[in-house]
Amino acid sequence: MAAAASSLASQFMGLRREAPPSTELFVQTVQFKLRHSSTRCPNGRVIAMAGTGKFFVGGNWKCNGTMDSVTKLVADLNDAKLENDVDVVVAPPYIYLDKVKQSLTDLIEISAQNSWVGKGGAFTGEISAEQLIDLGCKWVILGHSERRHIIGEDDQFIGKKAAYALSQNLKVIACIGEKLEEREAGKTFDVCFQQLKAFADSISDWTNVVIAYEPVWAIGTGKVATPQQAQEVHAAVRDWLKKHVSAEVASFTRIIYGGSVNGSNCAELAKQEDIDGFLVGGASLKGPEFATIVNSVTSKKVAA
Ligand SMILES: O=C(CO)COP(=O)(O)O
Repeated sequence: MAAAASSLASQFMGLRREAPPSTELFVQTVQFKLRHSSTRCPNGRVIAMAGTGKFFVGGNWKCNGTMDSVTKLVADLNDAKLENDVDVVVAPPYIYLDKVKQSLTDLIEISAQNSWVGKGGAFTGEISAEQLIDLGCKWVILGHSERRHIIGEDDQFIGKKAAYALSQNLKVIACIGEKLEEREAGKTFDVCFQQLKAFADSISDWTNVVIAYEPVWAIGTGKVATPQQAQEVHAAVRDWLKKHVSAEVASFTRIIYGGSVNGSNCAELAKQEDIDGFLVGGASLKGPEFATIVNSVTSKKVAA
C-alpha cells in the first residue's frame, strides 16, 4: 500500500527520492506537493488551482521610499537570484507604482497597498481598481491592520473593496490579524474568523485571493510570532475555510504570514505546514534580505 502510494506520488508529482520515505515523511511530502503545485488528484478533484499553488512572498513597502531608494531597491531586486517556483509581488507606494512597473523584472508582480471601494470618480485622494489595472498592477493589499486601526476601515468596507477589486480582475491579498490585547484575552480566533467572514461574505470566487495572517502585535515590532503560534492560526484559518467556504478553497488558498519576518526567522516559519509564504514589511526594503525570504521556500521543500 505504502509502495503503491509512493509510486503514485512519483508518477503524479515528479517526486525524486533515493530511499523509500517513512510514512510520516511521505505524508508530509504529499501534503506539501499537493498544496504547492497545480495538480489534480487521481479522482479528478482539483487540489490547487492552476498557477495559484506556489509559495507566495509579498513585499509591502508601506509609506517608505524616495526616487533614489526605490531605484536602488529595484536594481537590487533585478540582480537578486530568486527561486523560480515562488510568486513574488512588491507593493510600492502609489506614486512609485509606474516607475517600479517600468523598471522591475517581469518575474516580480506589482501590488497596490489599497484601492477604492468602487468605480472611480469624485473621490478625492483615492485610486480605483480600474486605474491600477490600467497601470499593469496585478494585486492589491486589502484589510491591512494599519488601514483597519489607524485609518479606521471596518470589516464590511474592506469586504466590499475586495469584491470590487476582484470584479475588476485585481487579485487580492486579504489581511487579517488580532491585536495584542485580543490575543491576551484569548480572542485570536474570534477576531480572525470575524475578519475572514467579512471577506468570505463578499467573495464568491477565491481563485485570486491570498490570505495574509498578520498579528498586529508582530507588525513592525521585531516580535515575530513563533512558528507554532503562526501555524496554529494558519491551520485554524484553513479549517474555517473548509467549514464555511469549501474543502477545495481551503486546499488551494494560500495563507501567508506577516509580522517581523526577516532573513533570519523566515526559514523556520516556512517549514510550517500551513504557512504558504510571507507578507514582509521592513525587510522587504532591503533587496538581498527580501531575496533570502523569497528563497526560504527551499526550507519548506526540505521540511517536506
Ligand atoms: O505589515 C507587514 C506587512 O504587511 C509586516 O511588517 P513588518 O515586516 O515590518 O513587521
